[in-house]
Amino acid sequence: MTGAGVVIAGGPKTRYDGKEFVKAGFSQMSIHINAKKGEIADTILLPGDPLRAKYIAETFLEDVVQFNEVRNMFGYTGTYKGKRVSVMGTGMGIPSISIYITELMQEYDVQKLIRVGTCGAIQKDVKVRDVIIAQSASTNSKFNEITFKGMDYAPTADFDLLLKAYETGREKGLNLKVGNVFTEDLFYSEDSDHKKYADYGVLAVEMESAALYTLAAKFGRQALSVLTVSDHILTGEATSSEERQTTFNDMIEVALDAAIQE
Ligand SMILES: O=P(O)(O)O[C@H]1O[C@H](CO)[C@@H](O)[C@H]1O
Ligand SMILES: O=c1cc[nH]c(=O)[nH]1
Repeated sequence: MTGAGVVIAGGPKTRYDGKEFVKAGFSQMSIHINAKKGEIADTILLPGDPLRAKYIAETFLEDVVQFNEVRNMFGYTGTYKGKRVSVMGTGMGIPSISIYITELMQEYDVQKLIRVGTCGAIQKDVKVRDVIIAQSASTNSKFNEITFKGMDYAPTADFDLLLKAYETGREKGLNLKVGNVFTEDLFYSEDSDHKKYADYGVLAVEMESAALYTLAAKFGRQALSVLTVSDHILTGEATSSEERQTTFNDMIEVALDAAIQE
């Protein structure tokens, strides 16, 4: 754990005391992220939950500096195996992740974006605790429809990142699945589209990857989603919080090891 070594970016370097980070009070470059240029690495991990970002920074990174606390969407930069990496929460759903990744790419020139999220399985042969690499992301969101004026678009992962993540996961002996995921707008829905998508081979549902892939393509950047199956929509099985931690660690290591490869 490197938590005791976390400092705030900008202003006086205030150490994290295990309870809270002191506000730095510097001028910000973008509306939702108050980091200065250069404080965010070229490569960033993006969990939905900002507390997962804090966990990743404290558990996996060294020499950590916090660069964002606006709206409690915590962001940190540190090193992993000697390479500079950032991690930041995105919030839940396409509207939230779209804001953060647009600012990360447009204002901070981030080049590699790897979502590390949870998902619900919709195929029998996908098990709780499996790690899924999202090769593509279908969606019922209007995001691509609006962007492409009613025409269709196939949001796709960066192949180079995908291959690195796949090889890393296989070397670690993980039960990896690679395929299409469904990025949905409604977590709670009376009339879900899951069966239709499952019939067409989609592995699991989550709420951000389609926008991540589309926006990364727009900016000419590399993007990938690595997801842990936290629950099974067909069987109702769900992971315990302890199990989640272990499988999250597998997913995070796959993402970090893929991210730092040249
Ligand atoms: O665990 P995260 O990364 O937040 O991802 C999944 O969990 C949230 C729903 O509970 C949505 O954001 C969904 O995509
Ligand atoms: O978006 C999500 C994430 C996990 N499980 C679900 O059912 N949906």
